[in-house]
Amino acid sequence: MAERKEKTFRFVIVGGGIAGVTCVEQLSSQIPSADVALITASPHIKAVTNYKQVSKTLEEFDVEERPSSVLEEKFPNLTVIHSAVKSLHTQSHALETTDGRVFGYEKLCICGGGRPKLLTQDNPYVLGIRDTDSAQEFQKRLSKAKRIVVVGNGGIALELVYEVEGCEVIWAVKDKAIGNTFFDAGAAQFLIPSLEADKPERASPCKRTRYTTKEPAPGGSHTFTADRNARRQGSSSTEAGSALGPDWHEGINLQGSEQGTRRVSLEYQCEVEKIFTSEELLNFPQQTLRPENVGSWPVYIKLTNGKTYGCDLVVSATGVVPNTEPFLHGNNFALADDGGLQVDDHMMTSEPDVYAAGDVCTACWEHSPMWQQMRLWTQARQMGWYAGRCMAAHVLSEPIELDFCFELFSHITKFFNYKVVLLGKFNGQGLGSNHELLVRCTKGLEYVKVILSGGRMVGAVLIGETDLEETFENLILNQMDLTPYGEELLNPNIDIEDYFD
Ligand SMILES: Cc1cc2nc3c(=O)[nH]c(=O)nc-3n(C[C@H](O)[C@H](O)[C@H](O)COP(=O)(O)OP(=O)(O)OC[C@H]3O[C@@H](n4cnc5c(N)ncnc54)[C@H](O)[C@@H]3O)c2cc1C
Ligand SMILES: NC(=O)c1ccc[n+]([C@@H]2O[C@H](COP(=O)([O-])OP(=O)(O)OC[C@H]3O[C@@H](n4cnc5c(N)ncnc54)[C@H](O)[C@@H]3O)[C@@H](O)[C@H]2O)c1
Repeated sequence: MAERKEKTFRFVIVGGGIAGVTCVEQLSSQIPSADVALITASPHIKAVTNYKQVSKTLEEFDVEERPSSVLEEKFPNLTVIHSAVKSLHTQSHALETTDGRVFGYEKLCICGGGRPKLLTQDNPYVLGIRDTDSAQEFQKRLSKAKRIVVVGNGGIALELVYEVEGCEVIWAVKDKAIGNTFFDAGAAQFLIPSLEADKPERASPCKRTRYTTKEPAPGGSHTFTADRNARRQGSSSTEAGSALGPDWHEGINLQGSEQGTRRVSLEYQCEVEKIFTSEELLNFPQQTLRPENVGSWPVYIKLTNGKTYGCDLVVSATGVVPNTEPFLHGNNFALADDGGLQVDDHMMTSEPDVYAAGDVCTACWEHSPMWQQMRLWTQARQMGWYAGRCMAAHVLSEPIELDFCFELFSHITKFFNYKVVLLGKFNGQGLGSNHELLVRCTKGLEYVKVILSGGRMVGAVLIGETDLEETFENLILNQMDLTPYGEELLNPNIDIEDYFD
């Protein structure tokens, strides 16, 4: 392998997603003379644009898919190799690509991302959404669909059930409330009415005339119905590549085959027992189908609550698994329980000179008490940036400390058209019973939850335009004893910013 090397680069980064590209940018700016190679399976790269540091740890940015030539023009010492890595030989510091070429490296950063953890791998009616290709395939199949089943209760499911129009959606969640990866049952209750409410107007026309709500069906189900008279028009992008991200659905027309109706039925506390075809259904005459399910659906899904639904498509929005396979054979990487490459506080894996960043890795250093890893854009960017700095510091023999961004977990996003800010241990993660909650909620306007431990703020969920994020971030970072303020902390008549100035 070593003697077949076409070229040896000082730095090689694998993956043209947000982690890989940020790592390349960081390295190329810090050591402009260094030979850097970016090996990526996707034809386009992801670029961070309009980056804005909102507060000490909160950040917002857009992400664009761009041709890799943009990056090469900016950094003359960068070579982009469009091929997938087939194997890695850490002993000889060499990588082989699927087109048979071998490249050497002095330092390597693996930023291969993740892939959907599908309910089943071999059923053509079960789809995951990860990149532009899979989103387009979903859009195509949805356009002919009358009913889909969405399984999962995280980011993708939350976005889909809100965005899909003109198609009945059955939403099966394992939990007692929606959105369990991002918030608690109280926040879920705050958001639920949005499923039955008017979606605000977008740049493209989307008019709704009338909405009706049905009461929850027995057996833990809830149905939300909406009628509308116009469909949203959208454009579709074309290239396949890395993970999608914020607002991915805005450029895509998520419209089913029935233009006038929208209905989301929630099935709580259930998992998938079995997925089968109409032919297989015939072999199960004992199968009890609700009347609306009888007919010729291409696929049927049986849930653990005993209900079986026929549908056109099942969306498996059940999380991601790190893309580690091509890198493992013959090497000795330590893997975390979630399958990610373990990295230390310098983003180094257990193999010498190999770093990793983004969805492919698992942060295994001793975390700050207010930080946890979630596979998100922001963390992919932060890890890629920090990995680049560590790689540069190591070759320059300079010291480097864990970056401040890993001090406090923070995430800004949007669900059901509400701004959502998550800070610290926003769900009381790892705190057991050793915490108390303060909640303020104004229906349709805002939901504010604060997590206190020993009288100090350790986390917060802010939904709506609360304007509290910076103050709460400071209170979490400075660990001020808030006991004297009691419930006044969330008194809407007190300008909390002035209070703590
Ligand atoms: C539908 C969807 C919506 C999302 N929405 C949000 C959101 O609103 N907010 C948020 O913070 N996060 C969101 N995320 C998560 C976010 O997109 C990811 O956490 C982030 O993009 C991960 O970046 P990454 O660079 O680690 O991996 P990826 O973006 O997956 O990039 C991996 C790169 O590695 C390349 N690659 C893989 N294997 C190889 C190989 N063997 N050889 C060469 N190249 C290889 C791929 O082609 C790709 O370029 C969303 C994810 C999805 C799927
Ligand atoms: N706005 C955002 O921040 C946003 C939006 C979309 C996606 N994302 C990110 O993209 C990635 C993929 O999104 P996702 O929604 O697939 O993952 P996720 O990790 O957010 O959620 C996965 C969900 O699937 C459930 N689940 C897992 N296995 C299951 C099973 N067998 N049966 C039923 N439910 C099961 C989990 O309980 C969880 O609710 C995640 O890293 C997510 O954080 C973020």
